Amino acid sequence: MIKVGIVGGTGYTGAELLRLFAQHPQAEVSLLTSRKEAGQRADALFPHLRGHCDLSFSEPDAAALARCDAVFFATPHGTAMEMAPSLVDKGVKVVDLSADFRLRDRGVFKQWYKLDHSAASMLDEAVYGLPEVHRDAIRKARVVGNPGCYPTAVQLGLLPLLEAGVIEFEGIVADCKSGVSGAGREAKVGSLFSEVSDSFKAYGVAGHRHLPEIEQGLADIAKKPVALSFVPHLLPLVRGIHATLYARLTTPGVDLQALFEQRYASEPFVDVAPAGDHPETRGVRGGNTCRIAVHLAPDRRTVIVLSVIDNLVKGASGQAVQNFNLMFGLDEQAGLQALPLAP
Ligand SMILES: NC(=O)C1=CN([C@@H]2O[C@H](COP(=O)(O)OP(=O)(O)OC[C@H]3O[C@@H](n4cnc5c(N)ncnc54)[C@H](OP(=O)(O)O)[C@@H]3O)[C@@H](O)[C@H]2O)C=CC1
Ligand SMILES: CC(=O)N[C@@H](CCC(=O)OP(=O)(O)O)C(=O)O
Repeated sequence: MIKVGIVGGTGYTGAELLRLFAQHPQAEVSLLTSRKEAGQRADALFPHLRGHCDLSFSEPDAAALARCDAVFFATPHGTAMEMAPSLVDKGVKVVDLSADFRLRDRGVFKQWYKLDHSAASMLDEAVYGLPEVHRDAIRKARVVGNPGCYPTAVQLGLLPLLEAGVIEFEGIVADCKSGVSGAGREAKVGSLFSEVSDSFKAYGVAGHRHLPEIEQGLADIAKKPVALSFVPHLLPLVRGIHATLYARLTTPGVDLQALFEQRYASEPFVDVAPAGDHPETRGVRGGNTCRIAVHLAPDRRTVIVLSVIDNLVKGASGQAVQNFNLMFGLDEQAGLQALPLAP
């Protein structure tokens, strides 16, 4: 069995990694860290894991982590860049769920995350973990920067259009909504039930840190700069992201449904919905699927793409396991075959 360590085991993405690895045929979690809960059993904090995980949390310890084959960082931004380099030097493969290894430009990273990057050479070698775009590089990577949740939904929704060059590369609109687990498990007033329930609002209109990540990813796909407006909204849901994407068609008459179906025909985790469909967040809840529907607006010039994911699975921990499978030469779908939970 491949030995996995998780730094940040008490957060939502850490707990979701535990749930997914409990079903993984070739890997097991052997080390789980938390500073606040050190000594506590994981299944005491997360009873859904009882009978499937007998680990206790321990303090993050570099020597113990170095004995793992792979380490996942399910930690706030700024932690992985301090701890990952020495692990990678010792032969440990790293998947970072934070943004430390996503943005190639250190200046852009500093502008949005207010941190000086302390692992510049590791940043240069890190691979952006969107398998539908970078599968071959991920297979060879020692460190993967796992994408953010909104960037996953937006990039997968626009990928076939940009690759085929059938839309304008500016003026794209990404109108996105997320459930509250996207904000993490740390106590915050903005995540309280009474603040979020029975309400709906936009946030980050003046600028959200996922904008540069989305623009970098779309430019990699299009092979030229892509400009978009991105507005996130908070939904009174626990899990789920819904992205509604608008772009101007440059090639009238293109068969959009066929374009999406052909591009994603061999992708195990992207499902192109039937023509005219309106995918729901609950249709991907708990699964590693991104479900996409493509529509042409009545003006015949505006393409409208609907892209849904579970922010904790394809938007975070499921995609991280998918990347891990590729890095270790395993079946890409290992541990990820659970069906979504509906209703
Ligand atoms: N929630 C989501 O939908 C998504 C989250 N992400 C990203 O994944 C990462 C984890 O997110 P999430 O699980 O929501 O976060 P949480 O706030 O829920 O959990 C954070 C975890 O990190 C640990 N931690 C915090 N600081 C440190 C530190 N300095 N050293 C070691 N461990 C630390 C905490 O435990 P303790 O303090 O006890 O050590 C806790 O277990 C973040 O970077 C987030 O941006 C990415 C995509 C989607
Ligand atoms: C609802 C909510 O608050 N969502 C988070 C994004 C979660 C995510 O993907 O985070 P990272 O890129 O930071 O890893 C936010 O908007 O900040």
